[in-house]
Amino acid sequence: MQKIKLIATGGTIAMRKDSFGKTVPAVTGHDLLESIPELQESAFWDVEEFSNLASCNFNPERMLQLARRVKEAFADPDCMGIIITHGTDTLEETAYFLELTVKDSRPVILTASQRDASERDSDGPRNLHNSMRIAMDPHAKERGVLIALNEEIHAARDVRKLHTSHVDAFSSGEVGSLGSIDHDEVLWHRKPEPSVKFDLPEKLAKVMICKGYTGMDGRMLECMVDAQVEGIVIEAFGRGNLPPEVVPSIGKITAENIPVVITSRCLFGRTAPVYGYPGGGAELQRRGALFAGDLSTEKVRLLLSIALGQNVSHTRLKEILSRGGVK
Ligand SMILES: NC(=O)C[C@H](N)C(=O)O
Repeated sequence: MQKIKLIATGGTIAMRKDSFGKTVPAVTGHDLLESIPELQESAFWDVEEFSNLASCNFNPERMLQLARRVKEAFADPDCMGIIITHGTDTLEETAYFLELTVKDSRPVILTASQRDASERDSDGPRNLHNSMRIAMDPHAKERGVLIALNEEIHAARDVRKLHTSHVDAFSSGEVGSLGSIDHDEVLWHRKPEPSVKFDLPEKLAKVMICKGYTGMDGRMLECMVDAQVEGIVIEAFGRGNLPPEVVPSIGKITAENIPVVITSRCLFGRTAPVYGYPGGGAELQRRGALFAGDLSTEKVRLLLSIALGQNVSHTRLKEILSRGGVK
């Protein structure tokens, strides 16, 4: 029998309703497996109870611990693949952290559910079962870190949670999913662009996010500098534009060698310094801001946190971001 590692971290997939009808952590990784006899019969499972937390508790340090556990699990040549159960709220962040730091070609699959384990039609068991099918599929290798929910397989770089409660909450937007599950068959549509890879960091840099809004000025950014920030991601408008009042602060901050990276509050499309009016992307670029293509704000923040923690040069960082983190 093939060996699969299951790392349980928590999320709604591991929750039940309490006596007040509120959803709280209650189910272990072992419980999850035991609830689906077909899983136990199909593979040899090595289960690790990493945590039982809602995913709002995940931070980059915890993601790093998880990345270390993944590396250790892959030291076992018999391990076919790793399935990680996780909350959906921040799943795309943990998946992308692993995407940037796991170098093994074997599949790492993150799965979750939108309906807790006390719901009669919870999506958890099906998502876990599908993840096992992916882990056992010989074609799952070399596709980066995968997200499996709602019969779909997504790439860590591209996926976003778009709906707060529906089971089809995740989407890869314009580029689409990597594959799907049809009954017990795994169907692959494409291979993802490979991501830039980093060694497991010893240190993570403090990177903060600021969202652009009408009437904004630079005070929030300057507060971040006072809080010893090492990098800032600004989720700007459209192609990467901001109110002109923000521009002087961007110049001041980049002059202190603190990278400022522009992303977009639009869900799809790339940022680019195409507008030359005050506050336009071209002016932000002249003041030293970098652009990160179509990579989401949260993912740029993680990439920056890892890269700056390893003293990646400004030139290299600019190059990595200009390719949206693609190798
Ligand atoms: N569906 C979920 O898993 C959401 C939950 N609040 C979490 O992220 O932990």
